[in-house]
Amino acid sequence: MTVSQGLKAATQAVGCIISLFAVSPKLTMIMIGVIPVVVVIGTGLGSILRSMSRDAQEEISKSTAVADEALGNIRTVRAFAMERKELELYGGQVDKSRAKNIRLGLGIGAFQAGANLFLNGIVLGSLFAGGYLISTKEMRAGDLISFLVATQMVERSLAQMSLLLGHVVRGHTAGARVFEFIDYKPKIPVSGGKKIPFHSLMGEITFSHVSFSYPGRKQQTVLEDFNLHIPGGKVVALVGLSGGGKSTVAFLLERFYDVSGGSITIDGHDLRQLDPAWLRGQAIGFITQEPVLFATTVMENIRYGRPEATDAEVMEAARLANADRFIQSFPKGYATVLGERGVTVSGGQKQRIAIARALIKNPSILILDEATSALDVESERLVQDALEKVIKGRTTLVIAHRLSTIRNADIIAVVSKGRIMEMGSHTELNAQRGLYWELMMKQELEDDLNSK
Ligand SMILES: Nc1ncnc2c1ncn2[C@@H]1O[C@H](COP(=O)(O)OP(=O)(O)OP(=O)(O)O)[C@@H](O)[C@H]1O
Repeated sequence: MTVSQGLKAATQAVGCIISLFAVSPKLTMIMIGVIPVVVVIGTGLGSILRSMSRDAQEEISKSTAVADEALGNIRTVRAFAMERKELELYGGQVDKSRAKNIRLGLGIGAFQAGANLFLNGIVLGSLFAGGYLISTKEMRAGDLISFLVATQMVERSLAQMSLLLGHVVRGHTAGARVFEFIDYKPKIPVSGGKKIPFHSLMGEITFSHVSFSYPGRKQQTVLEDFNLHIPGGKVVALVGLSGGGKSTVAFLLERFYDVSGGSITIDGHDLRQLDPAWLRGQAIGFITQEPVLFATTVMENIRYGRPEATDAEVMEAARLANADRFIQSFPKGYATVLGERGVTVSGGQKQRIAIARALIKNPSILILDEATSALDVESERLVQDALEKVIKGRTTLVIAHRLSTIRNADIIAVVSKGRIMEMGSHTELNAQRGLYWELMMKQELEDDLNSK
């Protein structure tokens, strides 16, 4: 049943009602008298059906989410032999969804049955009232027959419209969720604001009295009175115990979140005034611990960093990232299609493709979030070597667990409980025998134990 069919039915109903008036205004008035009652009952039932449809829709989304999560993390599911458990979870969710949909189907069925009963009641009522009007000579038998034929047309049209209502209820709730997302306004705009021209961008970053709590956990202050100055072109490393807030510093610089207090500036411009699309698309290259690749070719994965880049530029970025050689060794080279989430390449290869992807933007600022921590020694050396090449001439913020990789950083800042506790070069901090020195001792001990 389409909307145009619904409109046709409605026009037919209106036309027939006009004919009914022409045949017998009195009988038509009696019939129309019951309409307000029907409208009130119909509206009430419609809103009950809408809420049932919303419930059913929600259960369908939940079961899809369960399946999506299990399939998306299939290796973890397999590694823990959780297939049965996941199936049970999905089965349970599908059962709930089925129950809600059966309830909705019954509701819509009952509504349509009620509507039909009512419409048939109109025909019977017309016969009864018409019979009475004939007996009082207010109507002729022929008129009653024409009236009944027109009433049946109205009945059929209204029955079709009640079918359409069932579709409208389902479609409306499904569409409402889509429109909810379409109308959703991001707290941080996706684009708009100042851009610093490439040639005047020095990449000097200042965190000044920054405090921050994640929106989902407002009671926990992750950064408090955090101050950090990164001169243009220098390498600053953040080190410290897990959970200290190092990655949060990177997320704030990418403006995934806005600071709760204080400010972050790039070349003196507050981050909130800069165009986020320019900031993330051109100014900053972000290489995360677990880079995400897409199920497309290696070429397109690298080009993701700058869609207008030529094939030659992609290859040049790959060469700089120490990725060219292994890509060329694939039978289809740059045309090799990576599996979903890049599962068909090793961790180190994935990392180097991600470096090439960040590099192709030619960003003035680089953020490396523990980029080498998940790799073996050989891959780490290749990735480290690539990184050393690419950080030259760029302001770089390295978030590192392995202190050995950041010894040459211009400034090392030790972060603990959302604040910077110590800051200086490796030699200076080592001489201080404070937190950095303790971390280093701990790591050396761990490395010794691991090598035995
Ligand atoms: N999305 C989030 N919502 C709420 N709290 C979060 C969120 N992400 C991180 N946190 C909390 O913020 C604190 C700092 O986390 P962050 O990831 O910045 O630490 P980190 O120093 O980078 O740790 P690691 O070295 O383990 O990566 C932690 O206590 C963490 O639980």
